[in-house]
Amino acid sequence: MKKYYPIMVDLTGKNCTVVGGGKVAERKVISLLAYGPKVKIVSPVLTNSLKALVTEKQILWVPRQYQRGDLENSYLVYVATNDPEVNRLCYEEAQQWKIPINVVDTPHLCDFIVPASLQRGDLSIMVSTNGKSPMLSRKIREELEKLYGEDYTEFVRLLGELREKVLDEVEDAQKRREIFEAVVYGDLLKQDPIEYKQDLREKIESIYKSMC
Ligand SMILES: C[C@@]1(CC(=O)O)c2cc3[nH]c(cc4nc(cc5[nH]c(cc(n2)[C@H]1CCC(=O)O)[C@@](C)(CC(=O)O)[C@@H]5CCC(=O)O)C(CC(=O)O)=C4CCC(=O)O)c(CCC(=O)O)c3CC(=O)O
Ligand SMILES: NC(=O)C1=CN([C@@H]2O[C@H](COP(=O)(O)OP(=O)(O)OC[C@H]3O[C@@H](n4cnc5c(N)ncnc54)[C@H](O)[C@@H]3O)[C@@H](O)[C@H]2O)C=CC1
Repeated sequence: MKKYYPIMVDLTGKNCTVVGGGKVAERKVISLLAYGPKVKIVSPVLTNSLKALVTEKQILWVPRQYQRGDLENSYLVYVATNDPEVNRLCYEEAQQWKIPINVVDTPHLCDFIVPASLQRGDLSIMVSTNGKSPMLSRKIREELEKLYGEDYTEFVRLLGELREKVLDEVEDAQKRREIFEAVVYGDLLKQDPIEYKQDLREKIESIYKSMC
């Protein structure tokens, strides 16, 4: 059984190629677009949503069947056709160029898989079952969405600000650790949501000041 190493990749401006233009390709393209790559899609037919993205110039469309060479210069490749032979040919080409590839319905032809994920600003939470049950990944992601609400966006932003300040102002590494611990483990979000919104920053600052 393969084991996948969890990693976060910067796709900004990188060429990502998607072969196939159905529902699954659509889901993959939409999740890719949130991360700023250049997306090229090779498929004779596209879903309406994918067509709209082409019209808006968010993705580039090569309106024909896959041909050898289509994957050249790609940073990542997704293959989501309904034709196993095309999937195999794409995998061969990706191997030749040493490009990581994900063939959506063929786990043994995947160099990478994509976890279910949720974003709260700079906080990312991912779930994977190593391909055993994408549906379970989805369910756990939904549960985590309830546990880690939108309030975490602001909390993580403020923690980022605090960290810069503390790294700048506090020389002692042990002291820095104690400050971060007090704020992160302080359950500051467990209080009434309306109230904390008004003074989350103040609460963090007062913990910091009380420790200096
Ligand atoms: C290996 C992996 C490769 C990859 O795609 O990266 C893979 C493979 C396959 N998925 C299949 C089916 C479904 N996939 C989903 C949903 C998601 N699938 C995703 C990831 C992954 N899917 C990777 C492993 C993730 C892990 O480790 O857990 C998510 C997390 C992310 C995303 O796709 O963006 C996204 C949830 C996003 C969210 O909601 O948060 C649903 C449910 C639904 O539609 O909501 C179904 C139908 C129910 C079911 O079958 O379980 C099939 C069978 C196809 C067939 O029946 O022919 C295969 C192929 C196989 O397993 O053989
Ligand atoms: N990994 C996952 O999460 C899931 C994977 N699947 C699998 O993914 C595959 C795709 O699913 P759907 O998008 O629903 O299929 P679909 O039938 O809607 O789309 C297939 C697409 O591939 C294109 N295509 C066919 N031959 C091609 C070629 N030679 N070159 C380029 N494009 C070509 C078609 O024009 C069409 O746009 C299926 O095999 C399905 O079993 C299905 C559900 C979930």
